[in-house]
Amino acid sequence: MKALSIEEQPLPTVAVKQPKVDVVKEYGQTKRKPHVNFVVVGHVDAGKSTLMGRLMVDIGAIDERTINKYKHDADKLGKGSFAFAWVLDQSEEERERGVTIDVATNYFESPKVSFTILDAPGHKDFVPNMIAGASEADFAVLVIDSSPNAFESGFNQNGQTKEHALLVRSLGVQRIIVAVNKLDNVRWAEYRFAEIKEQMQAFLTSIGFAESQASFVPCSGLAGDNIVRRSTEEELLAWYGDGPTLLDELENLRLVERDIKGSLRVSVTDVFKSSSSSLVNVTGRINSGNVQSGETVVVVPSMQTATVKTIMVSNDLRDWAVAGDNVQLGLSSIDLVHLRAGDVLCGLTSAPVRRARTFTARVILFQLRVPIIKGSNAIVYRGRSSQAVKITKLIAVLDKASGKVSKSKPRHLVSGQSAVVEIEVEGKGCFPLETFRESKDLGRVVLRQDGNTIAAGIVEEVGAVLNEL
Ligand SMILES: Nc1nc2c(ncn2[C@@H]2O[C@H](COP(=O)(O)OP(=O)(O)OP(=O)(O)O)[C@@H](O)[C@H]2O)c(=O)[nH]1
Repeated sequence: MKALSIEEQPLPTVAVKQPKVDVVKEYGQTKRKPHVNFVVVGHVDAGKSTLMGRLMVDIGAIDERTINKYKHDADKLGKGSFAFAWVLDQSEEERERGVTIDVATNYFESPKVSFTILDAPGHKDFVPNMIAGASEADFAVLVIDSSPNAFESGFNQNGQTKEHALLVRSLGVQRIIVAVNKLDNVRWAEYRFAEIKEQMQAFLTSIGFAESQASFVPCSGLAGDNIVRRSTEEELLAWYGDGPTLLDELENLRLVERDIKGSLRVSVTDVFKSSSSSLVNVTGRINSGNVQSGETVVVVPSMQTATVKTIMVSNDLRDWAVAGDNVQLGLSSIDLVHLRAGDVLCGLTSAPVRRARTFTARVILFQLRVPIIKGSNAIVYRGRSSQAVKITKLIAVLDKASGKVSKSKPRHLVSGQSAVVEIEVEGKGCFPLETFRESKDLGRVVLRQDGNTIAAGIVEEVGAVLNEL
């Protein structure tokens, strides 16, 4: 039988026997460590990969032998200083080019918390990957190169420091740790740390990070000072004393409350078939609700159902998992073609996430080359899904301070404005979307045009959805 296209798929009305573990109760009785995801952002070459590689090594998530092998391989290629970055930059292409391409995920635990690092690339072309990483993050580590002129070139108009900070804030990240890195290059000078902190703090406050939600750590990823191990450098100790290390700051975060009783939503980050079984594997993050093995889920937008056969959380096989967990689910009764990164898996006990064709969003406009007018084209990103769209209505310009309408139906929108716009997906496309009120994870979007990020914001209304058309 010919498979139905997405447009033809009806909503599922399958009557299935669902398993009945009381996951919420069981979760309450376990003593699992809280789990958080964080994204690592910053200008190209700020030292993101080196810093995170160092963190993983010093915390013991990677053994000495592995890092010695990386050092040896890196030395052979004449790139000795890249050894720590190689812990994260795994693909051959990344190693040869010395840059990070995809979002690398790495897992480690401290005595109090377990973490997943999303290491986002700093190059301009790779912003979509960064968006994907940031949309799964609970908080961000912004890495800054404090070497002479390096902070300034990352902070200016063409640098990525501001764009990344603005993006992560727009994607809902409320807490940021600024790693003032490579301070070994300026002999741990207090004035350098202070001037970077002052400028960054002012900028972060202006884009909506509360002062109490931003912290600053003077460090060197390469030398390993103030990452896990407290620095012993005299010049630094003289003014920083036993101030917190990066790991101290990571552990001190107030954890994000997750709705483990709500409707099941799993944002799919990757899909693959394993050679050893007939299951289709998906990796992703549970945004809300919980899932247990034996349960039937529905894939949006293909609206195909599948049975959850296996659940892996941090390499352990589990009977269930809850919101906040990064999972690998082994699915049966579904073909690989009905799943892709960016999809959302939902439960059958409540309505699935909608398949949006149009929506209105409240956005902040970034640096625009040309004003936005009715009919402007763009690409919208939500997590890992992206769609070609048209901006069909300019509804209002908002006053940035009060959020009130300062002008209705403007003829065009310019850089820096805050506005409400209506957006329509091009062609016959649709994508899983919720309003921000319904889901902080699935209700945030980023708009790009010709490789530049032009706007980011929150979804206010989901208009036409596929089944209503
Ligand atoms: N002096 C000094 N050099 C560093 C430090 N951290 C990184 N570096 C060097 O800076 C260069 C870039 O480091 P990476 O870790 O690859 O930077 P990145 O931000 O991950 O780079 P992209 O992923 O390409 O954006 C390498 O030569 C590192 O050895 C540091 O703390 N001190």
